Amino acid sequence: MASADIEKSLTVSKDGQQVEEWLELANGCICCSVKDSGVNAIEALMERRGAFDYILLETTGLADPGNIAPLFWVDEGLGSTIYLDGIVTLVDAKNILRSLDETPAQPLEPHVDAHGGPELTTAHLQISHADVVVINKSDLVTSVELEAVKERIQSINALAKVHVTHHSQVPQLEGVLLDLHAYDSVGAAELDFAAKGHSHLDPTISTLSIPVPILSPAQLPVLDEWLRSLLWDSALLAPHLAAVCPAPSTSRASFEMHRLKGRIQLSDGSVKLLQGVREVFEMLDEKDASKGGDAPSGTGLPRPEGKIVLIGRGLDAEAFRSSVYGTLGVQPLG
Ligand SMILES: Nc1nc2c(ncn2[C@@H]2O[C@H](COP(=O)(O)OP(=O)(O)OP(=O)(O)O)[C@@H](O)[C@H]2O)c(=O)[nH]1
Repeated sequence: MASADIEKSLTVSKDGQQVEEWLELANGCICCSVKDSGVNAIEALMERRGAFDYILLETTGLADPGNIAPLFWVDEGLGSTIYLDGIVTLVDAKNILRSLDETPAQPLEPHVDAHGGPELTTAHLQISHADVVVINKSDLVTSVELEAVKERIQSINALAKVHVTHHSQVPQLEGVLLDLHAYDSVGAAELDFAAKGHSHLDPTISTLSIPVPILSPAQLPVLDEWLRSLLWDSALLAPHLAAVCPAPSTSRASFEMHRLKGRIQLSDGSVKLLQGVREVFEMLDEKDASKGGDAPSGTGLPRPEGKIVLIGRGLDAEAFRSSVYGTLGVQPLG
């Protein structure tokens, strides 16, 4: 399936004209290649044809965005001229609930679906990794059906912005489908929204929000270790169990991580932003504190805590919270 992730080559709209380009890659497609060659190919293309305003990659209906996003999520230090702006998933309001409940015709790749339990469908993967979900064909469903679709989507991915359309008409492109900056900023408001509930409306995937108290800079490496264990080893660090059971101090749980975002408030007043997709993650400095760190509306007070929001499979709220609080050695919040 990986080789079918990119449907077309690369379609570029320039001066009102659509230009289609094939990328020349060693093994013939973007998704099978290593990160650098995909990015290099696009940079080479831009050198030949001039810089583009946007690059829109349209995948096939079977694509797993978690395979593709890390290829274009380029480390700032590499000085690339392109960056991953965000992932947009188009949902058909009439059929999405059936798609989420169906048994996949083709088994998903084992590393994606190592969990067992309720079926993980391609629709789940495309919604769980999305930064924006456009619910189209809204004219073909009743308002009650539309509400059920919205609730199901938000229970899977409470971080994504949801737009309801017919014939895919959006009021504007900027900020709705383009210029999302979904990977270089993490607003406090979007995390607050995602924290509203941990719904199990969808049996397969859910969004989990964990409030994190103000940390000292010395606690950051500990948080980093917790994240590495979570994302690289699929293991929850469990230091609070160490006294009873000295080794191993991790508990291997049956979960899969798809997306992660967070804001960590530090005692020196600075803010660290967390971004992750599958096993790739980064911790960034918030460059412009006025961007997302505003106080909860009306209080005039600084935000008292940070937050980590996780999207994935088998997220046991109690286990995740006690693991992170135990690892950091802080009192549980919320
Ligand atoms: N009623 C209604 N029909 C729509 C809407 N959006 C698209 N359609 C119709 O649905 C049909 C399929 O639309 P496409 O845009 O080709 O769908 P698609 O997902 O791009 O199709 P593929 O890329 O071939 O998979 C066309 O006849 C559209 O006119 C909508 O919001 N409401």
